[in-house]
Amino acid sequence: MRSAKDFFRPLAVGAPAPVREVPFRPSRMIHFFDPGNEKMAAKVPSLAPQVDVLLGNLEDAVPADRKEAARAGLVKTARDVDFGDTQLWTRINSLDSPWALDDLLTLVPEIGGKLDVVMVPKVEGAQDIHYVDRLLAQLEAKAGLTRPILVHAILETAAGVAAVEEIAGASPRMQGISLGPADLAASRRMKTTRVGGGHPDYLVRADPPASGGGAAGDGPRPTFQQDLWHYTIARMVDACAAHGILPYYGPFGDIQDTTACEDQFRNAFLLGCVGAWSLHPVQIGIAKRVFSPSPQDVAWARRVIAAMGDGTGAVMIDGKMQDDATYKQCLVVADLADALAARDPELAAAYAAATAGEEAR
Ligand SMILES: CC(=O)SCCNC(=O)CCNC(=O)[C@H](O)C(C)(C)COP(=O)(O)OP(=O)(O)OC[C@H]1O[C@@H](n2cnc3c(N)ncnc32)[C@H](O)[C@@H]1OP(=O)(O)O
Ligand SMILES: CC(=O)C(=O)O
Ligand SMILES: [Mg+2]
Repeated sequence: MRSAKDFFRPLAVGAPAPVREVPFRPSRMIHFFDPGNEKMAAKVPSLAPQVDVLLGNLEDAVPADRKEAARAGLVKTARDVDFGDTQLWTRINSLDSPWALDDLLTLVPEIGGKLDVVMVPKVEGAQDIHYVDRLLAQLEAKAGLTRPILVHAILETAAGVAAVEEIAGASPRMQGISLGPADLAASRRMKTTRVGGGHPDYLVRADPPASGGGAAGDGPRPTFQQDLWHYTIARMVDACAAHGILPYYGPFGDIQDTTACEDQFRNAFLLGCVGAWSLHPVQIGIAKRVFSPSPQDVAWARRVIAAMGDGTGAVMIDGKMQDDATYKQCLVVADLADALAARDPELAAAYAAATAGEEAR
């Protein structure tokens, strides 16, 4: 393990200085596209202003015989498209594949100046991040880059979940972690065949109604579906928050079930995630809606902050006690709203209108 004194030292002579804090840039949706798929790549210029992050995917979902085409397509897209404020990320192939090394050896010199984040799949421990960290530093130095490329890990192996805290803190490059429910299910030998979301058989059942003598009767016993992902998401959120990096829910594979997608995204948002992946254009609007706090919540948060003055003590607002802790929760909501409003004029107007309404009450 590196000494704390060396943690922020560049890992190659001439590499850019690592960031001391992960910059918070809105990333409500990480929109996946296959850069080797001409139809999808053609949509990137019109998608760029609609999404917070565009991700050129090189790993799973790209056929083995199209890996090189996808890599070349990403280089072309990065060069040709004006992304404005939208971030450009890539998901490289997994480190045990024959393509990962060439992915980095090609992308950093060719388009390193345009790449914000490299997503690394199937991360099993800090050693995987250390490998990518050193390699990126060498390549950045060689390419003369002045800004470090950040790293995002996918949590999709049982070993990775067991090591999530050390992964989150493995390098100052760590930007965030996404849940990868499909590979994680396989790695854990879960008996599911879906990409994220719930399962109707994962449930609890109410006790049997008591019969007259107190023994169990025969009446109906309602069941309640449980969340398969609660434990992992909560653990990932804690690891990320403890290390000052950002947690994300990953993909929701049932593209047509927009209702369940929205529910899954909202649970992740409430638990602390800042965004999710969009695999299809229909999921972009869902993520934008879910990962932006509602105007009502923002107006309320701003009201509490105003009433709390320096943030200490206790006050009553509409019958609810507010104190230092609720003040901090409200700051989370209000700060997020400010960051999103700076990028999204429609949202800024909705927040301003709701806040004016709350103040007029
Ligand atoms: C477990 C994991 O690793 S998840 C991450 C890996 N998976 C992915 O990245 C999948 C990305 N998404 C996709 O490949 C596609 O959306 C699919 C295969 C799921 C569905 O694709 P299609 O069957 O073409 O969907 P559909 O017909 O509804 O598409 C409508 C249009 O949107 C386009 N489109 C679909 N997905 C995307 C996308 N992610 N980005 C941009 N455009 C897209 C299609 O090309 C099509 O264009 P057209 O109207 O010009 O023909
Ligand atoms: C996200 C991902 O790669 C997975 O679920 O396997
Ligand atoms: Mg995966």
